[in-house]
Amino acid sequence: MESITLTRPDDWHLHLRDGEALKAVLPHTTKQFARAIVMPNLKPPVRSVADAAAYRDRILAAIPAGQQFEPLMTLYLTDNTSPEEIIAAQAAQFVKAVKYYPAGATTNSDLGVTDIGKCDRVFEAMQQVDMPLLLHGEVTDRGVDTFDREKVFIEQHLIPLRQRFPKLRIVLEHITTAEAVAFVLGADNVAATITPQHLLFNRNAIFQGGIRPHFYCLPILKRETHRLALIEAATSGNPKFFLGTDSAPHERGKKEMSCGCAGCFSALHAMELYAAAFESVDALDKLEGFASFYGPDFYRLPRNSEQITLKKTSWRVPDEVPFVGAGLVPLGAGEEMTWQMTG
Ligand SMILES: NC(=O)N[C@@H](CC(=O)O)C(=O)O
Ligand SMILES: [Zn+2]
Ligand SMILES: [Zn+2]
Repeated sequence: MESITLTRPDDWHLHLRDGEALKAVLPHTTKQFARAIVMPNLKPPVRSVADAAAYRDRILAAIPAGQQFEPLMTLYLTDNTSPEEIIAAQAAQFVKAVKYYPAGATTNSDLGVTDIGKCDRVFEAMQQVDMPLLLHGEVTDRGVDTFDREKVFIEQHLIPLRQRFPKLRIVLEHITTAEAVAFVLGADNVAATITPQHLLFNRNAIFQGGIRPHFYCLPILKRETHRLALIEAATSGNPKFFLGTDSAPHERGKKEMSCGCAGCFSALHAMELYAAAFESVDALDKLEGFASFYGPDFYRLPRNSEQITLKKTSWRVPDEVPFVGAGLVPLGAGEEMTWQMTG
């Protein structure tokens, strides 16, 4: 195949940051995607409808001239989030989901939830108004191996949560394991996003010839069997699995240090990366459902009507793109890509 044309996709898990960083990364996303679910883990986090309205205005102001883009906002759940805030969020229309971070699990999660049992009144309200819950699904216990944190979260927290709130719509974000795939397949009202890095790389990528911080994200890359389970899920045509890049920009200096930040930046070439992953198992015909249909269907939003085209062209991922401070290293910097989005 020399080119593929798809309904314009959306990104159902994206970090846009704020201020100068927002201005630097947003144009990459607006080139590829019509909409994105915007993560609320700013400093301080987006905790209220008022915070989300203000952040949304800053995003809208940063959209490049001539581009169409709709930010879909989320609220950051804390121990103190009230059911009233959920009702207000539902009424506000532009808030599409509530995000659960276990306190300390990932970037800017310090104000996340310390005990999931504390949130039942909020989950009750969410179930009632049909507001989706987005999960960073990892436990934070020091005693649990980093590579097992998603699996243990499913066993200890997600299965009981599902039983307490069977109608609550849940997205298990950035899934990384065969166990997560199996859970999602077996649970009603649960979907999952899958990132390009978890489809393309296994954990060897972090250690190839030395330590490679630009492959470090959370949940961490897993072994090859898990990558294969994710590829199978993403390319299965099952609407429970859809695109969420988790593009998470951190300036080079904050990645390349003794205690570097977690996150891969993929907004630059997200669709090219997904096309490579789908092509690797001869499943390009399944890309449109994953990238453009199942996300809006889950969120009960209309599918996009415009189209994009990817052409078979060889190009090299730049070593760096402009950002705040010392620039930003894209996922797979320096590597050759075989697809390119042309419009
Ligand atoms: N995925 C990451 O490794 N990092 C994300 C946070 C997150 O999605 O967990 C970030 O905001 O940097
Ligand atoms: Zn996360
Ligand atoms: Zn994320």
